[in-house]
Amino acid sequence: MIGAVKRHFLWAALFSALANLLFLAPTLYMLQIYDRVVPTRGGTTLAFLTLALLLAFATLSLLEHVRSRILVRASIGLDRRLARTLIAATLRQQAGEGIGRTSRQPIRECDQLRQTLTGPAMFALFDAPWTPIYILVCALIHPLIGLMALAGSLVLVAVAWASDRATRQPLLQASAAANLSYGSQEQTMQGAEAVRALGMRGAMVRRHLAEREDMLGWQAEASFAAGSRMAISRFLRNMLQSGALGLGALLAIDGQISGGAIFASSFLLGRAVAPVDQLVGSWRSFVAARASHGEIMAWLDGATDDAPQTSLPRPKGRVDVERVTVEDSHSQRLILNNLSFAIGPGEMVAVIGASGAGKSTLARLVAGAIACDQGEIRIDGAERSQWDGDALAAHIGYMPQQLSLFAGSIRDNIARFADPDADERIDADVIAAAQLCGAHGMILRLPQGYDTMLGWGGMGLSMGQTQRIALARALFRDPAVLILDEPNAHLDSDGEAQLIAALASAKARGAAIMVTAHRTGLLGPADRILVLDNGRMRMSGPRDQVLGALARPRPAPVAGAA
Ligand SMILES: Nc1ncnc2c1ncn2[C@@H]1O[C@H](COP(=O)(O)OP(=O)(O)OP(=O)(O)O)[C@@H](O)[C@H]1O
Repeated sequence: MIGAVKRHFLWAALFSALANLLFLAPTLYMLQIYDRVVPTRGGTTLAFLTLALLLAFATLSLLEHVRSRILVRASIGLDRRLARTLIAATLRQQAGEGIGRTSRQPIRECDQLRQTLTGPAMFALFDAPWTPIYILVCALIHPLIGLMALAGSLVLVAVAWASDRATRQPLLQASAAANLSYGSQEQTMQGAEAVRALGMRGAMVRRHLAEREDMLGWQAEASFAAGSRMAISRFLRNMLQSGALGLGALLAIDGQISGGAIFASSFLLGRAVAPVDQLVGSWRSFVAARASHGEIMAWLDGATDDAPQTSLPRPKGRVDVERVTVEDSHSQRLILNNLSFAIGPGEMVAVIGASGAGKSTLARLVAGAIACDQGEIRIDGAERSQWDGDALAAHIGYMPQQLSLFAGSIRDNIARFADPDADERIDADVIAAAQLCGAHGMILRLPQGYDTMLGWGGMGLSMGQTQRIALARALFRDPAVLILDEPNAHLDSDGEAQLIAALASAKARGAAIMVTAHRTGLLGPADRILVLDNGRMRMSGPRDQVLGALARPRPAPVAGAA
């Protein structure tokens, strides 16, 4: 993707080359004044030389302006290419990551990389190849001055190298500490109400201060290391420039160079070492950009490819779960252990079990929110990987336990944020889904009805209202597979009755339904019940048989009807 904006960088490099040529203009001007204008008292020559210098400076400013515009364009182009891939890959990968992986923010890394690639640090890099040329010009004035420029540049490169060594580790630590600190604060902000009500404000402030302390400590260490190297670099540069004057004066006294060449050599030497000095100054951003580049590459390597897949026909609604196992990657504990069962079209399976038995994990897995570590899930006979992820998701209605509505209108939330301009049936389908689960009347009673805007995280509704909207979203466009995780958790008796009616209607049209439940009210329309215990299938069979077995004091296992 960086290759795609290569053209911009080539142009910027070309403009840098032209600009660096023009930087020779003041030197030539100075040489001409000392060696030609002053001895001959040539006023007209001076006027023409000044005019030429003016033109050179104007062109230089123009080139620098265009160069920075090109880099801004490259930055925008890079963002257009990279951001889409990264955001899509983030969402896809986090869904497929399974249990226990922390979320990372590759888009932040992308911003860091983009800013460095197109910021002032790059100008220093473009100017760096001109250092040898300026050294050569110094050597042409006098070999000793060339030698001084060469030695000075080498010492400055050594300082840059030392700066890299000294700052790399603290900068990486500072960046990790900053990610942790910002992420942790975001999490606290999401629970700000509970923090206030439970009197945890002081404790949370203490916690975030400690995290910031860690971040600031690493940043300070990096800044101290970089700062001292920068001071050494500046000192050397100043000394070199003045040293060149002194050396030039000695050579002029000896009659080896002209008076004008004294100042020209000092100026040229300054130009020769300037990019090295700038690189030392902007080393921090290079180190950060290199770390970001590594992160992004590692991240994209792990992301699955979007290879075009054969479109499969709309599923009829058969789900086969075959020997699936899900493991907590931190503790290696099995959360789901070798589960197999099937749901046919028009069949409803209820999954019950104690808290922590693995019901939600199973629902997330079947819905495609997470991936399994072993086993397979087939929809209409095709393994998940054979389906195009988004195409399959359109045929799955999933209501997670954490209801996850998003900022936007109720209509957009139910329509899963489909583009209304690209699809004119959206409104009718949204209303049909809401009517199916009895949410239509409730939505109409809201101030702006379907256009009521929800806040960040879907704020602005009661839990029961939120659950009804999430249910309508799951039912949007009659999906062939319905996975509902405790869909009655926040419903009143009226809402539960409407939910049962919606389930009956989905069954009647042939959807495969899986519902997890704590409350027995939902078990009525279930054909079969699976009982989970600590990630294993403890019992499975027709509803009444399982309920009967559970009601007996010492339940005997029921033959699996999967
Ligand atoms: N993101 C996660 N990372 C690690 N472990 C997890 C994660 N989510 C769930 N677990 C573990 O998986 C087990 C099953 O959790 P799950 O939420 O599936 O249970 P559940 O049966 O739905 O419980 P409940 O009825 O309380 O909702 C729990 O022991 C939990 O600790």
